[in-house]
Amino acid sequence: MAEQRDNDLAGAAVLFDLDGTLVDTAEDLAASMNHAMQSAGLAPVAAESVRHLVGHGARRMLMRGYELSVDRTPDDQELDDALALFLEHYEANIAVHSRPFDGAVEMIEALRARGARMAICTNKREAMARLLMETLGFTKLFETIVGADTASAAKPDAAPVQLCLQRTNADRAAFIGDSDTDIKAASAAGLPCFVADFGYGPLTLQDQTAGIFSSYADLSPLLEESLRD
Ligand SMILES: O=C(O)COP(=O)(O)O
Ligand SMILES: [Mg+2]
Repeated sequence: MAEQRDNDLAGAAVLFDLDGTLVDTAEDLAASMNHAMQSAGLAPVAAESVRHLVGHGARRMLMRGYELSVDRTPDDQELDDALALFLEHYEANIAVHSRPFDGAVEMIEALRARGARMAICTNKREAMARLLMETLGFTKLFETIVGADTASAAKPDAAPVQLCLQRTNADRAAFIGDSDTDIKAASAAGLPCFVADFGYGPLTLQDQTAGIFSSYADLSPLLEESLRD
């Protein structure tokens, strides 16, 4: 009986968005973005505003940071320079404040113990996502880490989601995210999407989710229900 329960989630996969869903990264992202902006002589952007700029990769985040700070769109050269400064700083300071949201690791360990496989599906560059997971000691919990530059396209395209499904060898799966980008990517790949209300958003497609959750303790039973075959 215990053995059956041990493996009742074999063949199931759970795909996690990273920033704003699994790990609260906003403060470290803001510090590195502001390092890049201040190096260019620009006013910093408040960390609280940076939360809402995350989810489409570092280049988009920096472009929107510029727009907030100087009210104009940077040209390609400015953006390339800012991106290089951002990446250098972020690589050296990737987990100064970044920590997993409460209960996330406990839920993942419990699901793994029952045979489910975990994947990261993020719009961070794969190398940065790997570095963050490695620094936090989480790499061993995940079968695969798929970034914005891993598959043929980034979320909201279905391609990174499908690659996670392939790599986890899943026959059923659910996506856990924090934004419309995640909801669109999951839905394009035919997966139910559960969305954290404590993430970075934007979140306007609530009606297209399998559920909105406020804590991992609340998500657990909903997720198990959806993964049961
Ligand atoms: O925009 C990013 O850098 C990544 O964001 P995501 O992990 O929420 O996809
Ligand atoms: Mg996110």
